[in-house]
Amino acid sequence: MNAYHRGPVTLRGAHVPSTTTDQRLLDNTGPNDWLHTDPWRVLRIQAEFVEGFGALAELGPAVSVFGSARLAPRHPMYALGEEVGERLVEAGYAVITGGGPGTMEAVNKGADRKGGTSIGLGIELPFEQGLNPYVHIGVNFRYFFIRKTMFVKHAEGFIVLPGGFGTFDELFEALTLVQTKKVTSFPVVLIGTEYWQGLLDWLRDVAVPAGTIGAADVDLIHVTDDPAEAVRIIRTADDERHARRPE
Ligand SMILES: C/C(=C\CNc1ncnc2c1ncn2[C@@H]1O[C@H](COP(=O)(O)O)[C@@H](O)[C@H]1O)CO
Repeated sequence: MNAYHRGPVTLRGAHVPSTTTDQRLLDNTGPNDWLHTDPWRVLRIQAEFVEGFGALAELGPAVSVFGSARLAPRHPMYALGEEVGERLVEAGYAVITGGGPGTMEAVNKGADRKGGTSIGLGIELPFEQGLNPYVHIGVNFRYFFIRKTMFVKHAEGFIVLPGGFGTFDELFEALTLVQTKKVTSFPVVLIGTEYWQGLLDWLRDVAVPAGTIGAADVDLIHVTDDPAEAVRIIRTADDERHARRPE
């Protein structure tokens, strides 16, 4: 059976296209469905990685902060988020958030107030509200998985304020990467003992005895109510990492 080669892909029989790639490229009539096919998406994905890496290439040490998109400025967690942003800048870090409203905005606002670098990695959502006004460098992503790579690539640690599904996803992504040693062991610090205690209890009392996580895995998570302590945990781990690194 004759084979048709399209780059690394070999096609035979009914899968051989009736038109050539050049023909389809040069034809300016007909449907534009090809724009929405997976191979074309790969180029968009590549482009998004290139844009993201490029925008953050000059960034110094940074900390990624996750937290609810829904908590309004009058909520006590908003003030705590502002303090997290301020203290990170005072400790010499740029802050990276999802660039949205709620506690993300609070963290960017605190960083902006202290004259630090405030990054927002936005995501295209049906109910998107755009980047908050305290973001200095903003990148809007189509794909969650590319955006997640950026949160991790430039971070010396993660701080997690109370949040919902989006925050849980980001928290567990960070923990999985640390637990599986896909990244250097960066600290993961939760802020809000009352909010997070139930989850920590469940991990210790249900997941560890069930054998689905190890007891040591729970120790990957720090929890505090004090933004200063959260930043201190990250600073200490950062200093230790640098001390171990050969000059
Ligand atoms: C829900 C509303 C706006 C959503 N806009 C977002 N913009 C940027 N990043 C977002 C947004 N929503 C979720 N995220 C990411 O997930 C985390 C927060 O999600 P949660 O479910 O609210 O915990 C956050 O860290 C972002 O990275 C308007 O109310």
